[in-house]
Amino acid sequence: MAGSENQTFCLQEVLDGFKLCLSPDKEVYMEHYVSGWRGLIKFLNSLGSVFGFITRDVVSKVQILVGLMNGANSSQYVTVQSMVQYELQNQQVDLTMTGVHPQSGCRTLLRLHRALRWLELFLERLRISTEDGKTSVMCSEAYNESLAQHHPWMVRKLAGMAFLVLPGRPAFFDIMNVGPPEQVVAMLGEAVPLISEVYQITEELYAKHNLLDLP
Ligand SMILES: CCCCCCCC/C=C\CCCCCCCC(=O)N[C@@H](COP(=O)(O)O)[C@H](O)/C=C/CCCCCCCCCCCCC
Repeated sequence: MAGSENQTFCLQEVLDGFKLCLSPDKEVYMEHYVSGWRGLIKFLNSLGSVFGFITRDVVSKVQILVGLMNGANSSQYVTVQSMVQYELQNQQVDLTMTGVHPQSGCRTLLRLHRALRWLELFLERLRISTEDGKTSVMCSEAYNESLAQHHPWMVRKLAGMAFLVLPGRPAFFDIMNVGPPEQVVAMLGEAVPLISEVYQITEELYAKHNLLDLP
């Protein structure tokens, strides 16, 4: 993460990342996937230290992926599809137990992929919410429907506590840096289907290769 980058969150940046993610034949470009996540990290940073344990986890996973994308086998990490093919063909993935490859691209991206489902569910709730909607409730409902199933008790408890101090809907909309609420809602209407498509394509790819439960 370069220090000179603009650290202010803007929903448009996330949208752009996920917009550019899909190739014409529906492959998922890792560069843009990671760029969408970099935008989300800025949002997490703006939430402060209570969310630090989440931010650190996302940052470390993005760093692992960037390391692979810039490493000796960089040409294999252009799309999620090429990464899966390369890592499986070259036994670079721990399929049943953590062991030799605890930081494979496939297992690392799977964690972010599951979080993308949370994001989709949360943003859709935010989009259709009323002015007095509670972000903590939206967040925790989306979490319980997605990520929570993959987290142990302690992580679920910590996440639940963090949700309680989330800013309210108006502050959330301000942080998004888009403009008045109607514009935020319109942009969310654009973002949710995009995120959903990237999620579905990745989900089908992982399901096809039996990678959805990587340790
Ligand atoms: C578009 C603007 C508005 C919304 C912006 C939201 C920005 C935040 C985006 C995503 C946040 C969630 C990221 C969660 C990543 C979790 C990855 C994960 O599951 N990691 C666990 C497993 O990893 P390994 O141990 O197997 O390597 C790890 O154990 C978890 C650690 C941290 C706890 C994660 C709690 C997740 C809570 C999800 C809700 C976040 C709420 C953010 C505020 C809106």
